Amino acid sequence: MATPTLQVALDLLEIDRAVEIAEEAVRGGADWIEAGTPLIKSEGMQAVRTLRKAFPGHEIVADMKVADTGAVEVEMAAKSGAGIVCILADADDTVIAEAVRSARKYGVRIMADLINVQDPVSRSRELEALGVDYINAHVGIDQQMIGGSSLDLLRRLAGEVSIPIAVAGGLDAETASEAVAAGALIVIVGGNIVKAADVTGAARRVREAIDRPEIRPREEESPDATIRRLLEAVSAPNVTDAMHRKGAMTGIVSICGRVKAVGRAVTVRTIAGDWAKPVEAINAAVPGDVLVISNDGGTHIAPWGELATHSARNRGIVGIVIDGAVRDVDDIREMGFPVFARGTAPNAGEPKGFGEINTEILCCGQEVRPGDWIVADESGVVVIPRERAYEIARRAMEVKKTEERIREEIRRGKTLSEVTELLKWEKRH
Ligand SMILES: O=C([C@H](O)CO)[C@H](O)[C@H](O)COP(=O)(O)O
Repeated sequence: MATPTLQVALDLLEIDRAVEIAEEAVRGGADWIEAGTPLIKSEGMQAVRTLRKAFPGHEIVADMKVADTGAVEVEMAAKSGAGIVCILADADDTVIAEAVRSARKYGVRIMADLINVQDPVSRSRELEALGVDYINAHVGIDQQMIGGSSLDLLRRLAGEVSIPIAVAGGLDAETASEAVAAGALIVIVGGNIVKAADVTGAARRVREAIDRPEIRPREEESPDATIRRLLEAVSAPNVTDAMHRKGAMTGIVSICGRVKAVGRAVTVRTIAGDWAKPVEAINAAVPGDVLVISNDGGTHIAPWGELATHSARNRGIVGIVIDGAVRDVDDIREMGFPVFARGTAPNAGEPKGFGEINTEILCCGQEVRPGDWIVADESGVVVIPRERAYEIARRAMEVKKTEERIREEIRRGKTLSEVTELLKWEKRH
């Protein structure tokens, strides 16, 4: 079997960082270096020229995602030093044919990217007939966030074309190994190498995995378990970043300091000082839930205290969020239980029974529906609409990964504005 090629996709915005990361990836065993689409859009063909110069012994791939004017764009990439140019498989046949003619003229190869192609098998056969050199079984980053799998796409192509197949889309060492076992000759990895603090180590793990391809049995995980696992690994700030700064409650703090709660919301609406519905809601919850209580924002009288916390914990509830006050703070702190509230007050009210359980509520400025996901930590409380929970959990994880590399570059001596080229990216009006 031919040795698989490892292509590192430099999906970054800054060429200097890209070169540094590519050097580390090459040390870990990357063969081909891809100027990723975001890098090309940010830096233009200069990105390809710089990579060509910095890595004379390596193939440079220009991920142009060509959609029109196939000949011109291939010529640009070829003259800048790319040996392989990526085009969109979904582009019209006239574009593909022109791209192929241009590639032959300038001595480069064409990789067709199957992103968003409706019938990948028949399109791949057509692309082969049009003279494309490689097919890329690619599921894009946004599609990955809602569960798209490049391995599934790759498996559909097995045996359907005779040109080499590349695979890309969220691969890590484990899935890259499976991809080679499923027939991929080129393995393209972006985020799981370039966002790592230790890029060389991450590339080496993928290299070793693809050199010993195997299909490992994977344990099935329910969608809820996946969402919980991902959300438990990220912070409330990671989640709001993933939601374009939406979802955060205002004016609420952690009563117990460094605690975290992740779970589906059981909602309660009551009036200030009426603790009947909040306490009854404990029985409506299942283990892993978070009680979210709207209390008309009353902070002078507490609908929640130590006995309720004790009872909630026994029930398996993992957190309490109150748009109002809490009491018995010393006892709750001793329990170390995640309670988030607007404030504290010593007096309780009466169990009058006003309000409802599991209806839509407003809590600290955010709409919360039963079953929405809550992520609460020392930075605050964020609500994730239940229908987007998987996507947001995946995106929050990407935010966390991106920060890992930035943190590492700061540790090495750059300032945050240098790493992110802040001045260059200030909004122009
Ligand atoms: O082509 C890519 C994407 O469309 C952004 O330009 C990526 O390079 C490709 O998906 C590989 O990156 P990961 O999915 O992060 O491994």
